[in-house]
Amino acid sequence: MEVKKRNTKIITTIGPSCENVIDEVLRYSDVVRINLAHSFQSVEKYVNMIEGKVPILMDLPGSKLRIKNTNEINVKKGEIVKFGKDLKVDDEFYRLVENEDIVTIGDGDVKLKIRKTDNNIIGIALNSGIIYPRRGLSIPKELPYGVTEEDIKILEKVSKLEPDFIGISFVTSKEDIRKIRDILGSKVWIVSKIERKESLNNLKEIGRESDALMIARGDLGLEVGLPNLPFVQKYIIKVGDSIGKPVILATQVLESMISSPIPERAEVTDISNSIHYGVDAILLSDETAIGNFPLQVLKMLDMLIKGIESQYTSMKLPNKISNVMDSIYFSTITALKLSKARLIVIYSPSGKGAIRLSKLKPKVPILALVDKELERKLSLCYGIYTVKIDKKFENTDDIIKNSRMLAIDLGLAKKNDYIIITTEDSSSIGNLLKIEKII
Ligand SMILES: Nc1ncnc2c1ncn2[C@@H]1O[C@H](COP(=O)(O)OP(=O)(O)OP(=O)(O)O)[C@@H](O)[C@H]1O
Ligand SMILES: CC(=O)C(=O)O
Repeated sequence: MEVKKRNTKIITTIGPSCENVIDEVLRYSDVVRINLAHSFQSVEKYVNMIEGKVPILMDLPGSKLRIKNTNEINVKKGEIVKFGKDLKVDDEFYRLVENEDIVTIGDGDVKLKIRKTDNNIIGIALNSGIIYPRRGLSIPKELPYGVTEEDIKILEKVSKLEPDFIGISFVTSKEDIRKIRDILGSKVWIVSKIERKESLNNLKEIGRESDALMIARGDLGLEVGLPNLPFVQKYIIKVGDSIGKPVILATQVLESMISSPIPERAEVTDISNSIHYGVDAILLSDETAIGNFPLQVLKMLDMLIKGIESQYTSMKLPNKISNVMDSIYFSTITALKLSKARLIVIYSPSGKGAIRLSKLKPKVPILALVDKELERKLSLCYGIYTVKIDKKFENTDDIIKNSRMLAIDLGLAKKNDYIIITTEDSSSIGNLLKIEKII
C-alpha cells in the first residue's frame, strides 16, 4: 500500500495509449478502468498487464447504440453521410430511427439530421467534426435501458478474471443491480453509472443497492440537457453523502489534453469545483485510453488535485448529530483540527465507519483497518488507504498499539506527531476516540 499525498482518487481508463507506459500509469492510478464496450477483446491482456497491482473496474457496455467503424471519419458541415456505407451502425438503429430525427454522435462531437427513403438512410452533418470509432449514437427514442442480455454474457466471461468493481451502464432501478449481484455475490463492488432520467428519479434506491455511484456526464449531459448538468452533478454527490456511498466524477475532465499537453482553465476550475462539492474519485476516459499524452494527463491531474486540496480548509462538520457514532466521527474531525494530527486510523471491519469519516472530508489520510474483502475496494473513497485485518482485535488497547505501529511502519507518522485513533460501531470492542502522541 502506498499513500499518495492526495485524498481525491484517480481512476484511469486503460487503452492503446497506456500500453507502452503501463508501469507509470499504474503508479498514478488508484483504480484502473477497462471499458468493455471498447476493450472486451483485450480484457485478459490488460488484466495481465496490471498484474494485480491496482484494483480493476470493468465497465459493462449497456444498451447503447454504437458506430461499428474502426476508422475515423472527418465530416464537414452540410456533408452527406450514408448509413451502411460510410457509417456502419448497430442493426437496432435502422429499426428505430425516423425521418428528420437528429442523431448525436459521441457526447455531441457531430450531429446528423436524418433523411430516410425506402432504400437508404443518410445523415446531413449539422456541424463539422470527427466521428471516432465505436462512439455512441444517441437518437430521440426510448431504448430498453438497464442490464442487457449481452451485458450478462460479457459478465459471465469477465467475472472469471476477478474484477474488483463492475460498472453497470444505464442503470434504471434496483432490479438492474440485483441481476448483477445474483451473478457476482457481494465480493465484487457494483458501481452504478447514473446517466438516465430514470436513474435520477430512483437515485436513493439505486444508491442503497450499489456500492458506488458514477456521474457519467457524457450520456447524462445528453439526457438531462447541459444547463441542468451542474445541478444534477451536485444532487448525485449529495445523495452519495447521505447514504454513505462513494461518488465518481466521469467524462471530459481533461478532454483538451487528448491533443494538447496542457489543460484548459475551465477544466481546472471544473476539477476544483467538483472536489469542493465532494467527489471521491475522478475518472479519466479518452484522455488516457486513446489520447496523445496519457502520462502528462495523469501527472497533471495528480498535481492539480494536490494543489487544490491544499487550498481547501473546511472539513464538513454535520449540521445535525443524530446518533452516537456520528458524535464520535464529528469529534474526530474536531480533534483533528485542534490537534493538527497527521493521520486518522479507524478500525472499520465493515468499511462503513471509514466511509462515513471520509465523507466528512478530513485533510489527512484515513488508514482503515478492514476485512480482507474490502482491502482493495475502499481505494475508491476519498482519503482512505487500507490495511487488511488478519486477526480480530481483542480490545481498544490492542487497536491503539497496532495503529501506532502501523502509522510508523508505513511512514505516515513519526516521533512527536499526533494521530487520531477511532473505531466504527462494534459490539465486541466498544467505542473509541484517542488522540495519541507518537513517542
Ligand atoms: N480501450 C479503448 N480502445 C479504443 N478506444 C477507446 C478505448 N477506451 C475508450 N476509447 C475511446 O474513448 C472514448 C471515450 O471513452 P469512454 O470510456 O468514456 O467511452 P464511451 O464510448 O463514452 O463509453 P461508455 O458510455 O460506455 O462509458 C470512446 O468512445 C472511445 O472512442
Ligand atoms: C462514462 C460514461 O459512460 C459517460 O460519461 O457517459
